[in-house]
Amino acid sequence: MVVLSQGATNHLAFVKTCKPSSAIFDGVPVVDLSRTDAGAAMVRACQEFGFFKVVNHGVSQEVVDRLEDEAIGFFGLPQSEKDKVGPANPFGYGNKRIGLNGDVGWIEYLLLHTNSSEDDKRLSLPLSQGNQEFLRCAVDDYVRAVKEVAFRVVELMADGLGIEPRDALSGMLRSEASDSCFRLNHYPPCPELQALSPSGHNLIGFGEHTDPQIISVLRSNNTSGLQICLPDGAWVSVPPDHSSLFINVGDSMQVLTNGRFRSVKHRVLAGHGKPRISMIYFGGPALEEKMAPLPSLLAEGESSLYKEFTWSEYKRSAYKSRLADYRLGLFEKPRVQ
Ligand SMILES: C=C1C[C@]23C[C@@]1(O)CC[C@H]2[C@@]12CC[C@H](O)[C@@](C)(C(=O)O1)[C@H]2[C@@H]3C(=O)O
Ligand SMILES: O=C(O)CCC(=O)C(=O)O
Ligand SMILES: [Fe+2]
Repeated sequence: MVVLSQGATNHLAFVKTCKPSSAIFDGVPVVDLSRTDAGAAMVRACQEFGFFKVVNHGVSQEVVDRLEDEAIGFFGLPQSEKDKVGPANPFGYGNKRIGLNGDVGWIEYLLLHTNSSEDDKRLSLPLSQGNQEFLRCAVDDYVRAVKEVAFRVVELMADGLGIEPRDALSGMLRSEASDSCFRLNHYPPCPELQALSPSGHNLIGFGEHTDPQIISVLRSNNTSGLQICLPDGAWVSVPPDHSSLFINVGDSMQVLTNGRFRSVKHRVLAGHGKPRISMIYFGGPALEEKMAPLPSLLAEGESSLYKEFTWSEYKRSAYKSRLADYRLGLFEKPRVQ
């Protein structure tokens, strides 16, 4: 990995680049939600990759398209307008800076809290101006729909793993207290990079990391860029598919399943080709939720691989870390030789 030379413009000088990886992953597991073996297929995918894509998910194309259009509208606003809802801390509009600990990427984004209470199911979007009301509604509708997919997915995972009760995982996401968030990412093309390196380096759009929550549900337009790290350490490109939803196993799911499911390391390369727009729901537990392997999953004599902690403790620690850090390391029990 190299840093672009000082010859590049200022805003490019601090974004890392990466050699192109030609490996396109044609083995992304596909789970058809309408099939009776969906749970078993998810379990296989989560044990092997921590990643799969879902078809027949039931989210209406109209809801997806409306959010994509509104997102394009928002990111197309003058910089001064977008800056009014930033800088992200961690919520709000962010531009090139990811998190609060020095990570950067070729990206602009809106990070939002999905704040659902009994009376007010609206997101606490930090937006107020006229056209941004439409964005708020589009996000609300999309999040409502994608949450249903997330609930179904974790219920099917519970079935596949033999977890009892079968709503042990979905209950965490359905809870009013669930600490979930939602993110719209925009990776613009980079004409300077294309001139400097027409078919060569990419910019790091979103550096390698795992998601801290239980699961993430990702949808993007038809632009490539997402890569996952396979169990052997190889980075591979995920072919874009704008009509499917991609599921990432997060760190919390790794803990809840005592390591049976592994959180997937992933990243986004950007700068070449068309702009990439992605929308991701991160389903997390309540702040006070104890993060420990689900009892019905543990075999006789099996003990937790992790120390005891709450989601609030994990989240606080995660948000102090850099993107690429191995966040679960601090919470693992020392291995007995
Ligand atoms: C560098 C960071 C950004 C992040 C918080 C963190 O300190 C480490 C985890 C990052 C991540 C990755 C998944 C999600 O995009 C995210 C919202 C999350 O919950 O954890 C981001 C955080 C962020 O962008 O603030
Ligand atoms: O934008 C994407 O496709 C993935 C971004 C991501 O991994 C994240 O926001 O956590
Ligand atoms: Fe992620």
